[in-house]
Amino acid sequence: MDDNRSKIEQMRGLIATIKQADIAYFRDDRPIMSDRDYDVAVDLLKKLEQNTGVILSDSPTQKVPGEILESLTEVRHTRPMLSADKTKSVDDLVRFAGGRDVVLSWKLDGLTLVLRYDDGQLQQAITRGREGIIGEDVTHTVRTFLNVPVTVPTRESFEVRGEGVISWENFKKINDSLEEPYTHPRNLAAGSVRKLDPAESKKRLLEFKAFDLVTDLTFPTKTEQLDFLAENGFSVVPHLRLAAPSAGKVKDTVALMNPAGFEYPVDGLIMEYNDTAYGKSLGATGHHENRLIALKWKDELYTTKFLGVELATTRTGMVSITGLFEPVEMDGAKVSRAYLHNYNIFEQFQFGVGDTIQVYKANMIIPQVAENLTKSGTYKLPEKCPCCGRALSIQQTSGGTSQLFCDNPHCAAKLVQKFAHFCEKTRMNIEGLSATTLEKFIGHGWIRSFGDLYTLDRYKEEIINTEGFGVKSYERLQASIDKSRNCTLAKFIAGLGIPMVGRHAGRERDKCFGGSWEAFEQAIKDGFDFTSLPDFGATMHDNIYKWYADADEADLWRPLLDHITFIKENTIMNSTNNPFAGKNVVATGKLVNYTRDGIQTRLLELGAHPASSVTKNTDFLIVGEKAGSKLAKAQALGITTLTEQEFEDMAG
Ligand SMILES: NC(=O)c1ccc[n+]([C@@H]2O[C@H](COP(=O)([O-])OP(=O)(O)OC[C@H]3O[C@@H](n4cnc5c(N)ncnc54)[C@H](O)[C@@H]3O)[C@@H](O)[C@H]2O)c1
Ligand SMILES: [Zn+2]
Repeated sequence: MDDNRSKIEQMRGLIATIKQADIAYFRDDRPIMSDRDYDVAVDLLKKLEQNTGVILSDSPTQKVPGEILESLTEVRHTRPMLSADKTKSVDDLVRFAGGRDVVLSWKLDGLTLVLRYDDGQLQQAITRGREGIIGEDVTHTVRTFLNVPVTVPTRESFEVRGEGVISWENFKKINDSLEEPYTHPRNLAAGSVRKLDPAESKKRLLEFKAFDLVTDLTFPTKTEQLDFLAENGFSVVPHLRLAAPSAGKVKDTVALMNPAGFEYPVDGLIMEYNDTAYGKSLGATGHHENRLIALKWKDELYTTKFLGVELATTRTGMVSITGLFEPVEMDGAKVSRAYLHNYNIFEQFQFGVGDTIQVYKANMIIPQVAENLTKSGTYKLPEKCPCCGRALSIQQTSGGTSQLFCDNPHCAAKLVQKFAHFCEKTRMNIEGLSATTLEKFIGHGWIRSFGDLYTLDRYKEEIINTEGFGVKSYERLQASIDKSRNCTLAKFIAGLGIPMVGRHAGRERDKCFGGSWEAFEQAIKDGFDFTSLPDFGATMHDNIYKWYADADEADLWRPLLDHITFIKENTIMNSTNNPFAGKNVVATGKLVNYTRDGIQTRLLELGAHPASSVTKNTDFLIVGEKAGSKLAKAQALGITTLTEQEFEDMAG
């Protein structure tokens, strides 16, 4: 009996831990433990309950987990919105199917929602909420989703259940720009749906994937039910019907549904009986309905050795921590790094270099550290910002976790936008450095000034090993960087990001100073009056002087001068590569960068023959805003039309 008592004590401890994790995960969208650790705790609790024969009233095994936000209105579900029974064994799916027709679908990893329609109109949308009984009203944000039908052809009332999700692609795009990035699209989706301001949630590019219908309208099969939803404009979870599948068929299909290639985050598969009446006859527990079962992927553990961490400063000053380990082969790919989501998680592992650790791919996609078997606790985190070298601090975030931060307001990591502007196509035209890539490179301290862009080869190995990079993309990047070493004064100045001083202004100066940087800089030193140039205002003039006097700015651009060779605009224009030389070119409509005379001059400089009307001898038509009959004529004659941007790109 004593033994039972200590087990019950252990159960109480587990219930408290799970409850705390539920609040962090469901209410705050900021998990404090991995799903794997959470599932281990729940499984252990279930085992102890079986073992002792005791189930406590507040046990999470007995109800649907969930928390609700006080700021949202509570709504009672018409029917309890339950969870799913889970297994990690495909054999259980084979047994579940038991020779019946089943439907296998992705178990989408987002926020479960119930949408009610009356008289063909979307009336209300609510979350699964507390115990699947009280949901939160989120109609205001669900209306901002990318794909929710607000009007449907069916007049009878019905409720549709589905998941609010964010695709991997959109997650990467949005998450990078957030002050405190989320660890997984699921948390971003849940946080975004439950925002009070619909304008905010609209930016999160949420999508609704329908997987169930709750209504008096009955369909004999699940597939007919899903077809009904599709016909009413819903995008339905991708699914497959398996007709009385053999064990082999179930196993093959499960193997085929590999989440690595799927565009939305998923955390398993759902198998449901196709015969809806049969499914219903099986009833439900307080936790799940028996008509379906969820397969969660087994986390295959791999043993390796901890080597250290890599820090990277982000544009908000937060410093991300990635654990590095001896490469291990997982699902045919070599993995040697796993993101450690915050400082607390790093601390918990008590790493030491050479410690034996176990790693896995969560839901077969995201590499994670599961455990440190050695726990030597000897590893010391670097104390300085990898980007600027300033001492780092540990700060509590609004989500309640701790993170490393660089407090230096001049830390280059905060200047991602500036570097992205410099690399843009119409400026230095360096391909392969998106804002996200730049953020990574800058965060590691590989780029601190514009000049460092031209010595990236110092980090060749590191870049090739960066996620999303490889030898090929590195070589492409270097080629593009090398090409940009020869550039015109106009593009160069446009790239520096002096407020209001863009390409057109740059070109005027290019002409004035003969394309020479020395002449331009000397002019500033001599107090040259830039307003004497055409279209050059007093503010632009002042901005140039302010920019030139700013020491922080100078630290960024001065190193560049060692790497750039200035070429005269005319030398490139008349190069044999110029596709306009000798061609008949017409411009029509309003152009952004040129006046009517301006474009004629530019075409002449390019060696083209500017013409005013379109004939069958015209080679190119440059099309500006509000183009009229000339465009129609060119199209009729099959003449190549170019936007102003395309014209610029081709002209070089
Ligand atoms: N990391 C943490 O701290 C933490 C805390 C709490 C919960 N969790 C995670 O959440 C899980 C528990 O949540 P749960 O019990 O709600 O289970 P669940 O959310 O994993 O699964 C049940 C839900 O799946 C949804 N679903 C998605 N696609 C579906 C489809 N195609 N067909 C039918 N239903 C579909 C349903 O809405 C259903 O409510 C845990 O296993 C754990 O992974 C993690
Ligand atoms: Zn810094």
